[in-house]
Amino acid sequence: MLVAMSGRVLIRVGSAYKSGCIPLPIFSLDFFSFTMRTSPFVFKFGVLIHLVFARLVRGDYHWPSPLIDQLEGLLYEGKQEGLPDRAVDFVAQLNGCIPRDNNESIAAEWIRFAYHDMATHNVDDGTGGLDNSISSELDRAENVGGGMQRARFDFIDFPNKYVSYSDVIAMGVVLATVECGGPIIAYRGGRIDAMFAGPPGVPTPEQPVEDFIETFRKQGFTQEEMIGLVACGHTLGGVHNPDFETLVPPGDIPFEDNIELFDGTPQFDNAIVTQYLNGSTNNLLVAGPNGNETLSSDLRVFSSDGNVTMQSLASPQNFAATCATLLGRMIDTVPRNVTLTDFINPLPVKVAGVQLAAGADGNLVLNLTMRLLSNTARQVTLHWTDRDSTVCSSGFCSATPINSTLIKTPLLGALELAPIKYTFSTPIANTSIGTFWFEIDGRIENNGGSGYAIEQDRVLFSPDRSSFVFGGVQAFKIVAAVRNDSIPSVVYINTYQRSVTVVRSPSINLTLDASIPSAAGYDFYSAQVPGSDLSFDLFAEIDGKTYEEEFRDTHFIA
Ligand code: HEM
Repeated sequence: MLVAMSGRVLIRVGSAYKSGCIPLPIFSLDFFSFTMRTSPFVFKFGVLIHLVFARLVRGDYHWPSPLIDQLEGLLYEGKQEGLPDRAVDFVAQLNGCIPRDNNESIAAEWIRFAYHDMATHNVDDGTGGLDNSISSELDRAENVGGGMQRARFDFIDFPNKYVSYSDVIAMGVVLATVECGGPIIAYRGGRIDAMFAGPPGVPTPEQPVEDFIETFRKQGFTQEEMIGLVACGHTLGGVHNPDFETLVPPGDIPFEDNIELFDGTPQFDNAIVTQYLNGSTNNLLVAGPNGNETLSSDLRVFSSDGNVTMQSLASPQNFAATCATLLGRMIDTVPRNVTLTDFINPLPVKVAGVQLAAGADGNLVLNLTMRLLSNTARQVTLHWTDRDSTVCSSGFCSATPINSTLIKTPLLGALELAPIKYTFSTPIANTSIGTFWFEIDGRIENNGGSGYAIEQDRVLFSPDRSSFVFGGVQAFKIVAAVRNDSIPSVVYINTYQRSVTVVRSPSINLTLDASIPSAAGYDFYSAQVPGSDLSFDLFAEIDGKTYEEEFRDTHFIA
C-alpha cells in the first residue's frame, strides 16, 4: 500500500509516503527494507549501497523525510515500526544505565565508541568525523578494549537504507547520556558512513599534553573544550584489565574484564570533577598504582590550564550544560561534505503502521497508530473519504481508537513528555479509502490541509493468510490480495534473503489461489518462496499499470 502525503506533518508508513506538493520518489519507511535491497548483488554489510541511498534520500526529501521519521521513532520511542530486533536491542541494552557486576557499562562503551569514531576528524581539510570509519579501524591499538569490539558487533545487521550506522552511533551518545541521568543532547540525523578507515587520531594515555592539545585542535576542539570533553566522557565507565594490566589487576569474574570506574559512580554526574578537585579521586588516569603517572592522561589534561576549567565544571549545572554542548558538537563532527538535518524534536503528530488489509470476515480493515504529543488524554476520532473521492457515501467513515497507550522512555521523561499512542483498527466500507485525517478535541489535524492519502489499494500483502512452510527447505507461502474488479496480467514479488549478506533472488510469480476464498472485494494470489528471513516488494500489473507494495517482510507473518 502506498500512502501519499503533503504538508509538513510527519507521517509514516507500512510501505511508503510521498509528498503531494513536491514530486518525490516513493520511499518505504520499513526498517526491514534494509540497506542493500536494490542490488542484485551480494554486499557484505551493505556499506556501498547504504552510502548511495543515503545520498539519494537526502536532498530529494523535504522534512519530514523517512530518515527523520525513522530516527525520531528510535530516539523518542526506542522503536519504530518494522525495526529489526537489533535496533530495539540497541536501545534496550543501555538498560537504564545499570552497570554489570564487573562495572561494565554499555552506556560508557557507546560514548567511547563514538569518540573514537569522531577522532579521525581533521578540521584543517574537513575530512573524517563521526562516519562509522571506526568499523574499519578496530584492529588499531588505539581502539583496543573498552567494549569497542562488542559495540561494533552490536551494529551488524542494523541499518536500513535511510539510517546510517553513524546516525545510530551518534544516537547511542544521546541515549546513553540521558539514561545515566545526564543532560539532553540535541540530536540531528543525516550522517553518511565512510567506506574506508580514516587516519589514526585517538589519543593514548602515555602521550604528553602537547600531543593531546594538538590532537583535539585537529578534531575541532580548543584546550578548554578538550578538558570538558574528557571530563564528560570519563564520567562513565573506567579502565579495564586486561587492556591496562599495569593499572588494573585481573578480576575474579571468569571471562569478564575487571573494570575500575573513573569516579566510582555509574551515573553521568560531575563526581569525575569534584573528586579530582578535592583529591579523593581513584581515577587511574589521574594517578596510577604507587603514584605512577606514565598513564596519567586525565591528570595532564585536567590540569593543563591550572585547573581553571575543572573548577568551572564543579558546578553540576555548568557540567551538565557543558557536556550537552560538547558531546553534541562531538556527534555533529562530520566530514565537510555531509549536511546534517535540523535537530530532530518529537513530532507533534506521528502516524505509523498504516496497513490496509482484506479482513477474514470480508471487511476491508484499516490499521494505523497515531502518536500525539500530549500528556493529557484527548478525544480522538479518525475520519476518511471513499477511494478516489472527497466524500463518504456510506455516511460511516469515522472511528474511535481501539486503545491508547502512554509512551514513556528515558529521553521523553527527561523532556517531561508522555505522548499518547492511539491505535485504530477499523472496518472500511467496500468504497475503500482515499484520504484520512483526525479530529482531536474537535480540532482537525489533517497533515497541513491535504490529509493522509492512501495511494493505491489494488495489491496488498496479506500477512494473515501467509504462513511459514514447515518441513523440507525453509520457505514461506506468501499471499497477496488483489482487488477483483479487474484482472492482473501478472502478480509477482522480488525477494531479498537477509543474513549477514543480502541476496536478491529472481522475481517469483504469484498465481490465483483457489484455496483462499475471496474476501472484501479481493482475490488471493500466492507462491511458495524459499528462504528463512525475507523482505520483498510486491507488484501487480493491471490494465498496463504497475501497482506496488514496497518493502514487505516475512517478519509480519505470525
Ligand atoms: C586525552 C584524551 C583521552 C585519553 C588519553 C583517553 C584514554 C582512555 C583510556 C586509557 C580508557 C580506558 C580504556 C580501557 O581500559 O580499555 C578510556 C576509557 C574511556 N574513555 Fe577515554 N580518553 C580520552 C578522551 C575521551 C573522550 C573525549 C571521551 C568521550 C567524550 C572518552 C570516553 C571514554 C569512556 C566512556 C571510557 C570508558 C569505557 C568503558 O568503561 O568501557 N575518552 N579512555
